Amino acid sequence: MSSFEYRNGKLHVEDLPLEDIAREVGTPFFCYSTAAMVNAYNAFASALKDAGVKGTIFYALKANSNQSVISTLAAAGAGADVVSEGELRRALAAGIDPKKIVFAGVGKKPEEMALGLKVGILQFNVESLPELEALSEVAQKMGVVAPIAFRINPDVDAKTHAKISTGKAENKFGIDIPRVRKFIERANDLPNIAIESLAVHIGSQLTDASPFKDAFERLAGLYSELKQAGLPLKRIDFGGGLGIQYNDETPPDLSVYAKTVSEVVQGLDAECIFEPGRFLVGNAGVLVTETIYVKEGSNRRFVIIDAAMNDLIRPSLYDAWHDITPLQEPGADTEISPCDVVGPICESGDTFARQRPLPPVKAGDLLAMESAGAYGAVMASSYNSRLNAPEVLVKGDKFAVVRKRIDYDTLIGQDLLPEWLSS
Ligand SMILES: Cc1ncc(COP(=O)(O)O)c(C=O)c1O
Ligand SMILES: N[C@@H](CCCC[NH3+])C(=O)O
Repeated sequence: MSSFEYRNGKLHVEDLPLEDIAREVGTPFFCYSTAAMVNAYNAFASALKDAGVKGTIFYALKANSNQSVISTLAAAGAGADVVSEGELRRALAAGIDPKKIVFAGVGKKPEEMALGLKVGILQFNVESLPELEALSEVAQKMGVVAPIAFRINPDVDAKTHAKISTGKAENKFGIDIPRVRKFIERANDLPNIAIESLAVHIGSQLTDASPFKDAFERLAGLYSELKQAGLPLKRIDFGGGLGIQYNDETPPDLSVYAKTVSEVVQGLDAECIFEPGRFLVGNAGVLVTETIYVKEGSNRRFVIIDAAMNDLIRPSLYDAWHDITPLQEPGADTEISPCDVVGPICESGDTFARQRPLPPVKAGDLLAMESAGAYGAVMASSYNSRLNAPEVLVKGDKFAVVRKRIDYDTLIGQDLLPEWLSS
């Protein structure tokens, strides 16, 4: 059963009409379903178990780092994949055991490494020689050993949007396979480094299983080769990337994904780590918005809503599709006509949908922008001095505001005037 569905003509999230939340919180706002996140987590974990894979799920916080979301997934059993000191602090604040945290990213700074070392995270995923050297230096100064994974760039096309592909040689991520031995030699020369793992992540929103297979086979082949050569590897980090359905895509079935993993790890005696982000939260969230005006152009109708590209940038940035669903269920014989759904920001790119077939929409009507749980609120800005869309978490028939809308004084108060302008 979906966590977002019409009941008695009103779109519900779990047992609550979204309209009731809108009345109390005001629009726009993000709304997340606890059940949808927990169900996605359990489905991922069960698929691994059914395929005989011994694996731990390290939720990629970048998809949605609200404390309540992290805590929900942590309670279900998740660790965390973090890419910055901020995310590391968020994971720790949500009570995640440092031994269930991996630190990824091409540009970790020494102070970020120091915090990871201080709390004793599971591993740093290293992507360049200067990063390796910096980590060794920080670890040596602190008198601790840094456990690392080498993030491999397998040179595989993830067949996803170019801006979120990370596994080709021209991408900034990972270490090209022919260069790995050089990294091992250097790591062996450096103090306070322990090579424990190999990692890969070829991109996000993958809707085809074959790039996973290609990348995982290359990774597993390298793992086995290096282990035979005496490297004390114990873990493989398979990254994230599993796509979700936004429109008419058919992402790989979890069982196919898990089977691919189980086949490649056969006989390797490796613990497995997975870093799903979008899969766990993407379809667990919506962005609720109110129609401000309906504007008739000479060749199209514009539905102008109170959410904008600053709230959900995916359509502007990636031409991404998000289903747009009225909170009030349209009748079966309602006439559908195409509209452009746009926000109030002064850019033509502030468009959520072009010529989207929609039932009649009038000012005041509430709409849900679906699949907004991942890479929504976390990518928001205050462009055009707009207030943030608050975030709400629902559990059954309860809801709570889990990030409030700031007020204008707070927004403007973030700026400071130099003394020569303040008198
Ligand atoms: C290293 C790493 N792990 C995990 C993820 C999570 O990806 P996704 O949300 O597609 O599962 C990302 C983002 O693409 C990433 O860069
Ligand atoms: N921001 C992207 C995903 C990026 C994944 C980052 N590793 C999106 O909204 O689809």
